Amino acid sequence: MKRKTLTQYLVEQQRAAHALSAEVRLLVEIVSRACKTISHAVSKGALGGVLGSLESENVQGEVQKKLDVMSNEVLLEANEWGGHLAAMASEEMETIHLIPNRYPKGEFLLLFDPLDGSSNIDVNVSIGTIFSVLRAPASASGREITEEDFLQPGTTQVVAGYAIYGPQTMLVLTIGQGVVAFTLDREMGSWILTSENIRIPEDTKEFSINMSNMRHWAPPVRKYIDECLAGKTGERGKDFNMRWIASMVADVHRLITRGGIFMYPWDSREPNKPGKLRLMYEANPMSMLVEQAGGAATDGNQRILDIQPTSLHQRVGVVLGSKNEVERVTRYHHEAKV
Ligand SMILES: O=P(O)(O)OC[C@H]1O[C@](O)(COP(=O)(O)O)[C@@H](O)[C@@H]1O
Ligand SMILES: [Mg+2]
Ligand SMILES: [Mg+2]
Repeated sequence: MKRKTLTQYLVEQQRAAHALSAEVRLLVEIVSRACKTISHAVSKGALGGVLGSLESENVQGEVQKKLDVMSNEVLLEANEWGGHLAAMASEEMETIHLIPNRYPKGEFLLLFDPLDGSSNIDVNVSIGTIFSVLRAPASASGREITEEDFLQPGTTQVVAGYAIYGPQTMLVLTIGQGVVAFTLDREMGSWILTSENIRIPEDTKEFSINMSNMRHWAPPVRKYIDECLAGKTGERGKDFNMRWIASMVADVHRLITRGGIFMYPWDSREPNKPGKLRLMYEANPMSMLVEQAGGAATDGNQRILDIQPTSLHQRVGVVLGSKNEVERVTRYHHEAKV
């Protein structure tokens, strides 16, 4: 089999009728190179002195792990001088990072969760990096980018992807033309295309949710999971399996590979927060990938990609994966309202 690298894939897309621009191609190459660097650091573990926590907290009040901060710096540095970026936003930074002297060339905005699944870093379980690219709005032309320029619904994303640092390091990507996956060939240092036209089965027998929060869930979520747990003799007439890795990247990668439903819904622990996961850095990129692979993604009530963000670090409930299951959960939410 002839091996195709990420660069070859991107060049092909650039030449194809739907034409990926040279600027976006360069941006994806730079981000993927940064992910390679993060992957190397992750794989060294204690030998590289990358495990453990720092004394700092991020803007969301979460204790930062060394790798959260290191990965953030790798992505910032990699993108500072290359590409056509105007600004970046990260889960780990309070406000946006402007690219100096970029105007008027900077046409794009990069968003990332530099290290997803922080609680799994020190226990050697799969973690990842999630990213997406937006176009700087035309109204920003001639002035400095502001936080408001990032507040665009997920439907406007130009690129979304993640790198997963697991038994293999992989890059899963969409440029709006379906979903493809690359595996890192460590000897060659190249991303090799290993899956094309990825499709998520519409039905599944596997759900993914943190069951320890059960007593805090809203009734529609409780109803859905109760029915799954009832198995063959219950309403659904089939047995379900459960998985919860607690790294969104790893849980989503599983359902992108073999189907499934992933949920981190609103719950009553902090009733004023719409959810735990972040719209801009986690939910939007993952929703674009899932939809591009034929799945669905809602916050329980509405399509995630249609949500108009009101703040950079906004949280959201997340229900995504196999289409028929996501539609069922969403229907239960709608029925509970009437
Ligand atoms: O520990 P919990 O509450 O089950 O939460 C797990 C979820 O939190 C996250 O780790 C949040 O992401 P970060 O590690 O980037 O903060 C998700 O990846 C995961 O799905
Ligand atoms: Mg995360
Ligand atoms: Mg993170």
